[in-house]
Amino acid sequence: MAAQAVLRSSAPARLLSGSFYIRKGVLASWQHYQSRRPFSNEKVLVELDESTVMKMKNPPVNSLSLDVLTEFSISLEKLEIDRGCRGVILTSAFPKIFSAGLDITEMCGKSAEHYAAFWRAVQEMWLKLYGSNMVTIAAINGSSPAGGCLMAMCCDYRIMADNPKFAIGLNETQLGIVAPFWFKETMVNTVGNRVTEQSLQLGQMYPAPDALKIGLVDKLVTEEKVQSTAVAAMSQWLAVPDHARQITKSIMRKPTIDNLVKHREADINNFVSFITKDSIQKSLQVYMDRLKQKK
Ligand SMILES: CC/C=C\C/C=C\CCCC/C=C/C(=O)SCCNC(=O)CCNC(=O)[C@H](O)C(C)(C)COP(=O)(O)OP(=O)(O)OC[C@H]1O[C@@H](n2cnc3c(N)ncnc32)[C@H](O)[C@@H]1OP(=O)(O)O
Repeated sequence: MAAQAVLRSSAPARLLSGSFYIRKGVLASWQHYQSRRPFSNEKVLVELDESTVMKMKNPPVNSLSLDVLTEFSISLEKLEIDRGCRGVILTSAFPKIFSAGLDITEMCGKSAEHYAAFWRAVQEMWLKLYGSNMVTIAAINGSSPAGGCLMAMCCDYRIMADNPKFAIGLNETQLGIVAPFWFKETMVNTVGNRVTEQSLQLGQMYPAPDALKIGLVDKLVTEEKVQSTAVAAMSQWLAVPDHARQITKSIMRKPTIDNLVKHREADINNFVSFITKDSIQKSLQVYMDRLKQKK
């Protein structure tokens, strides 16, 4: 909902807060200084160098646990209200893995209350990232299945490491689960209906070169150059006047965001009733066991 409000009122709010900033002088400068300090969270690092970079750091594979999702949403919200921050690069602190997607252990053997809280946090992350006023660039430095792919698709531009061993996609059906409608809509908005229909049914993971071919990512560069390319792309995006870019982004994304906001509670109920089914719990367990056995 916050993201929706930000999208709706973005440009005027920023302009208004700009004049407040000038009037309030010293206080605003102090607040600005405070907000520009790097924040040191446990699992989501925010670095404020040449560009603002959010680095996921949840070993070993950046799975998106309830903690990570909560920390991510709080960090993004802080940047969103920071007038000095117009863009953010999202990446991983680990080579070879961007994010393994939702933490499967959060969806196994827990209470209905836990599943509801977890799903709300997934929705919140999506609302904030997909609805962000900032320029968002994904620097995908490794594999990125399911929820990891969703995060990348939420960004305005995606740069991926050019290595066929790294794959990205919404592979939910391979786990015996179903990507919800707003995952699907995010993918349709990224690569179109036909590719999404096929990808979702097959639970297809695309090696980086194939991801480029279908438009799931925008550019491939060597692993070492992923972050510097993201910084260069950021300056290009930031050269466009904020208000025009933000309103355009809102026009493109608002219907998709509104759809989840409208059906948010029903979506949580759907998730809880789906994930608590014995057959689904079994599928997830089998998948986890297989992951562990592959070593
Ligand atoms: C009608 C519909 C209504 C409502 C909706 C209902 C349904 C639910 C929708 C849910 C949407 C779900 C989205 C998701 O994101 S599900 C998660 C999907 N993710 C994956 O499939 C990724 C699985 N992992 C991998 O493929 C590999 O681990 C990876 C990322 C390529 C890395 O490979 P590698 O470096 O070799 O590392 P390991 O495989 O050895 O893994 C190390 C360690 O991490 C554990 N692990 C991996 N991924 C996850 C994960 N996603 N969650 C939790 N844990 C994970 C793995 O088991 C290993 O653990 P160990 O203890 O053995 O060290």
